[in-house]
Amino acid sequence: MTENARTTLTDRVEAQLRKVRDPKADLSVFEAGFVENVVAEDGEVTVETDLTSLDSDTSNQVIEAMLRAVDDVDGVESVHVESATPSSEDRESVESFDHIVAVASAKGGVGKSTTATYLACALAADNDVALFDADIHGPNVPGLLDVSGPVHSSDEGDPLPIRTDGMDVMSVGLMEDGAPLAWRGAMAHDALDDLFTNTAWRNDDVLVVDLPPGTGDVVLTTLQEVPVDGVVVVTTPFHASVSDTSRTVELFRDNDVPVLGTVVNMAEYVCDCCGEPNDLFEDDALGDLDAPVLAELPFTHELQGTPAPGDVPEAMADLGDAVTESIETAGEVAVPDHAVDIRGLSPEARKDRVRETFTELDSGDEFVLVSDRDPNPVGPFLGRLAEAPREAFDPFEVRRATPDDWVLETVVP
Ligand SMILES: Nc1ncnc2c1ncn2[C@@H]1O[C@H](COP(=O)(O)OP(=O)(O)OP(=O)(O)O)[C@@H](O)[C@H]1O
Repeated sequence: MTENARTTLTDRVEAQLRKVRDPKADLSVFEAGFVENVVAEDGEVTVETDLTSLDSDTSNQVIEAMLRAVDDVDGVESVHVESATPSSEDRESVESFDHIVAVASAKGGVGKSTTATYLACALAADNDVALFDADIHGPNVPGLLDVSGPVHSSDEGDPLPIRTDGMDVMSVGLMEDGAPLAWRGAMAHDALDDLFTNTAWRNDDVLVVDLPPGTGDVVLTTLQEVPVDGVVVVTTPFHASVSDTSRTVELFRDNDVPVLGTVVNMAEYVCDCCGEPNDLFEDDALGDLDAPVLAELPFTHELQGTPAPGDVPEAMADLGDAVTESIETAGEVAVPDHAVDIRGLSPEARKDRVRETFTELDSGDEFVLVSDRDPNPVGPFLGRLAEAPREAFDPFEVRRATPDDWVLETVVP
């Protein structure tokens, strides 16, 4: 066969393949990035694909459609679809996200996974969003989004998320088939940590994390290991749920985890027959919440469906806007005018700046320091400057205002 005839066969095969669509998005298999290469020689065609972002049913569907399309091409004697294993090189790690928002709850069953999934889909309207389901006790995200495994690994052995409408999703639930016991007991945290740290993401604007319910070790260590912008805590308006939520909010703050706000779920029920809204719980216990209410969501069948990235009911779109606004303001540290700001300075310049300001102050004056590192070690230095033991500084309060900013407030002894 001549070179020209070979090129023509490749062209004809590619033209037919272009008619095969991604069943989950209105894209050709080329636009969806499923076709890596087409080799057509002497009537034998090999289509090299990367279908790792698809669940197995969808992937089989696409392969079948490709085989049928190429089989019909004039001059094709045999056709073969091969899967290429992608590299993690063009993927991102968890540190690459601009923002990480975790969704937590004091107890199970209040709608945490529903909120996390719809929130990720709401944020996906304007951002490149990924969703990580860390709920080892009830990984519901795959069911909510109607995605399934198996999870493939890259050439480097890193787990590759499942992709749905441009959003990457990884869940302990997608891994369960292979290793159900790994998610229980002492091994759970290590296994979760591995998955969290090694997943090779394609998205890099916002990562939404669905945490396990409660404030156990897995929750706290996960929140401390990655620079989360903050946690959204989901509650129902029932007084016991609200008081558990208040304690959870307090615990997060005590552990330097910023709280963006709360979502009050199942706040009311709108009657299907008359359209009348009814409160589901009689007590108005929200006054006990020491955190802004980002959204009050109704109990509605609409929120029991399968959300699509970028296309959510209005109440969830509003929640997405409230979370975006909260992330932006959480990044701003409220610094009093007289504070010493040593962020971004060299170690020597940091010391000089602290010394200059501190030695100007008198006993009883307030000293406020803003730093991009934990300022606790500054204590002994201040002690030397004040010629007083560190214990003489009362109060000596350090808080992590954002993942990258700490504020120290103390008084000169
Ligand atoms: N606002 C709502 N309207 C209607 N149904 C809801 C709403 N929120 C949650 N649900 C339903 O309540 C059930 C529990 O929700 P979900 O799984 O999100 O809770 P959860 O807090 O994540 O629970 P767990 O921690 O046990 O996994 C689901 O069947 C969900 O569809």
